[in-house]
Amino acid sequence: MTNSIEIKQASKAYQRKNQTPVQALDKLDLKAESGDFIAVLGPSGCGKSTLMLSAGGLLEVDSGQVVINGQDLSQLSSSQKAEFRAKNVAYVYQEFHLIPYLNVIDNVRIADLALGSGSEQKAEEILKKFGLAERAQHLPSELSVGEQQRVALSRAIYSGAKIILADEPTGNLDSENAETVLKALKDFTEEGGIVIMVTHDDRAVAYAAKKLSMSAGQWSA
Ligand SMILES: Nc1ncnc2c1ncn2[C@@H]1O[C@H](COP(=O)(O)OP(=O)(O)OP(=O)(O)O)[C@@H](O)[C@H]1O
Repeated sequence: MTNSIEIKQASKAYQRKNQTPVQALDKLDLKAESGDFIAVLGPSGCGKSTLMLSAGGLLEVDSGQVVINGQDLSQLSSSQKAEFRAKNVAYVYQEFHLIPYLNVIDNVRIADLALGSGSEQKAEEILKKFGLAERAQHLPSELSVGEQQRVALSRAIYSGAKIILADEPTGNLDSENAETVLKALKDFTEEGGIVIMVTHDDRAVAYAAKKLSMSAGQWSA
């Protein structure tokens, strides 16, 4: 199955008290399909985080559409959207967002844990691929920064989502760990996934096949 995400003419403004609204997205279009590895670049405040949150349906756009694998997110109720997002989109952040009191393997299969379902074996296989087999029972606080990001990536891959939205995924990593994470993201796209990555990191930009620059909520040259 091919995967796709399409953002059509998306606009989003933030209204601050007694101030003129900030237009974070201004009729922005973006189209990505299986195999695409896209880096989104741009100065602080240009709307990159707003784009990522909107792309995953965590934030509603004021106008325009976000269509993932043919599904217009605005047509879903909030619970349907949460379910759809869990199946189709995974986030990887600069700060990892691991749950501190769960061990590594439970962090990886967190989405299934509450349901009492999921496969420990599948989680173990992914951890092994990232060189974390020996760390499965450790808490995040017992891991290095690079290992924590590999756990976050394992969680994204375990989820089965074919779209990864990554926000500065290498921001805290040394070159060896950055390389591991970027290679894994590239492999993910080569296996039919889509990666949209916000980054200021030249190492990460070099990995992306497509680079898009943003300025004031729009694409710039
Ligand atoms: N909740 C909010 N309320 C008001 N204004 C906001 C809110 N979130 C973001 N903004 C404003 O919208 C604009 C775009 O913000 P956004 O976080 O998307 O930019 P960014 O490119 O991700 O920035 P950075 O690189 O610094 O993270 C900025 O001017 C920001 O101040």
